[in-house]
Amino acid sequence: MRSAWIESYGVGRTKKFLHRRGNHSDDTFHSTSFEWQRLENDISQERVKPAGLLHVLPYCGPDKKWVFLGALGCMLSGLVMPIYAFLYAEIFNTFTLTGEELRRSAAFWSLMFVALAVLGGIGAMIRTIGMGFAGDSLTTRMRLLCFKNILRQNIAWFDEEKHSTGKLSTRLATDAPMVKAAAGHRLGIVLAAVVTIIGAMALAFVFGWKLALAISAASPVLVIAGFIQIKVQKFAQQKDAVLMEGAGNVASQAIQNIRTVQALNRERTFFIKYINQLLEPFREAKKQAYVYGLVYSFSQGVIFLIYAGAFRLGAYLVSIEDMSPTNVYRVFFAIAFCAISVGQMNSYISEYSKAKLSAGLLIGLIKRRPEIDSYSSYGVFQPVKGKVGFRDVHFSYPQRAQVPVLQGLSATVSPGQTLAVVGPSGCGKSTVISLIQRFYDPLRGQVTVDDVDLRSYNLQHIRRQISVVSQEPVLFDCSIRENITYGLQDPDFVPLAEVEAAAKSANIHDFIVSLSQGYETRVGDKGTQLSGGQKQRIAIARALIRDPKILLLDEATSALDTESEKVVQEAIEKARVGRTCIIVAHRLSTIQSADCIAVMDRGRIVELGTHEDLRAKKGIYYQLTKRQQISH
Ligand SMILES: Nc1ncnc2c1ncn2[C@@H]1O[C@H](COP(=O)(O)OP(=O)(O)OP(=O)(O)O)[C@@H](O)[C@H]1O
Repeated sequence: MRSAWIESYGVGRTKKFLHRRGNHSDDTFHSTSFEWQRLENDISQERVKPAGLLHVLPYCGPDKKWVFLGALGCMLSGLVMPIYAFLYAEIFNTFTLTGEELRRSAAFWSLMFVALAVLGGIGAMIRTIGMGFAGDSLTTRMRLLCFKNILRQNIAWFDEEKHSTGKLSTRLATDAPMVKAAAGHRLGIVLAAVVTIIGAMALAFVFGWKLALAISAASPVLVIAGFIQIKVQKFAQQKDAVLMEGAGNVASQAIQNIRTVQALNRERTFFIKYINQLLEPFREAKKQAYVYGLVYSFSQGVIFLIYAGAFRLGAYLVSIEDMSPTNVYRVFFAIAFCAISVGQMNSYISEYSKAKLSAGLLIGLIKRRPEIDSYSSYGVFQPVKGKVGFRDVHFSYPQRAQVPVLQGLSATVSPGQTLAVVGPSGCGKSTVISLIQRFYDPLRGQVTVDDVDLRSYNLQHIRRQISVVSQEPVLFDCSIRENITYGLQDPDFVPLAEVEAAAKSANIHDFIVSLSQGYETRVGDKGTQLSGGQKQRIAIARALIRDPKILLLDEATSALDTESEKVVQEAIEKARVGRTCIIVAHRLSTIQSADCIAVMDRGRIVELGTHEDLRAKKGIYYQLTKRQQISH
């Protein structure tokens, strides 16, 4: 079968195949199954509990009044069906009458129907508005709190695979609507259905308890059939999710790397791989169709068998004058409405269980408090001079706890001095920069600023004293001016002269004013409309406008060509003046003028001194300069 598919992947057959697999309900089915799988995986990875209605209710905040209004609407609209069952039976009664009696009775009962219409209309209106508004307010609030709390998490948390960009975006984009799907006016419909079931059962028992009891006694069979139906569906969806994951991986690999795929002419290979991945779920879907057919026909059959039995019993009770025909109608209609309401609830169960998982994940995220908390208002706020110290710092990344990265690193940089950090790739240079920004805390030892442990400072306060320029400058999709003022407290109130001064120090002012829209030019997503050197100089201007006491440069010029490097290097030389600067660099020519150079190896400083001192030592640094053909 597989080779037949592959051979026939010529356009006609493939199109048919994809068309068949890609119809709307199929997509919905697969996305549903993926959701189950994803939610259950995430719940177990995050070690959180599913959260039911009562747990999410507090997130409605002051909008709880809408929930109560909605609940009132549910009560009113839920009662419509049992009352309708009662009235409907009267139609049969009325038509047994004649003449004036018939006219009067018809006029009365039709008035009752009008009253029911008013009750139902008001109930449905209040229910839909109340529950709909409460659902919207709940999910908007949960989404906001979730995003706010994501932003406060420490960097180690983001390093975890389970907190990748994709996963966290899904949490915001999919999980919040999933809660809404089960909490908004859909919940209103189900609560109304519960009221209908209770009301209709009460009606049935009041007007014919024997018949009602007999029908209810058979209803567990229906409940079991419904339960089997849900279990079969869930199992099939999970199986499908596993099978479809392979296809998903192939597709995303190809689309993510489309340039490489097209450049290497690998479109066909990926397409064949994709077909192979789809074959198994395709066969599985066929098997599932048979199982579904059986389960559905079983529950349909059971419903009509119950009615058949009830019909006989009703006739018997009427014949022995135990029940009036009108009451038999009442019980029948009441039970029929119950069955419809149970159906509505059944279809809601799977949505509700998914919403419980989603809500659990969202609440888990909302409640999580990080160890390094950027929203904390505690800690030292004292002004900073800019002395930076490392005292016997040991560190390894939480994700690779067994691999030591810094192993007893000690160094001091006085205020206004420049320390350059060099060493082989992977020795821990960028880690030093991360620790100064307090993205992580050392396992042992201390990182200090002005001889005070970094952990004692208020996090936002200390980060305000530090600016960083890294190898890949990060620009946001807004104007150049906004990009430069991005890290300031009140970016909208910064005078243009200040922005221009920063841009001049960063050697980028002339370029900016040569653009037709000057400082208001938008840089495009991730700064795609600028060259690497231009982006880097804007990043330097952004660092400078904050007037930081400590400037960190992590390979700021290493991604640039020689010409751009020269211009950026000049900008850096100017930027260093009057502040403590720590530079990580591969190209030694860029750090020769540093006050002190630290040579790192395997997480320790092995040589320390000026360029001249270290060359004279004829150690590792000397070897490195020789390799880079620096002869003075
Ligand atoms: N977030 C992280 N999680 C786990 N390990 C990491 C993480 N970041 C870096 N490492 C590891 O820590 C070690 C030191 O990395 P670091 O980036 O500090 O080295 P580096 O000296 O700056 O290297 P390069 O010069 O190549 O940039 C490396 O072995 C690296 O694989």
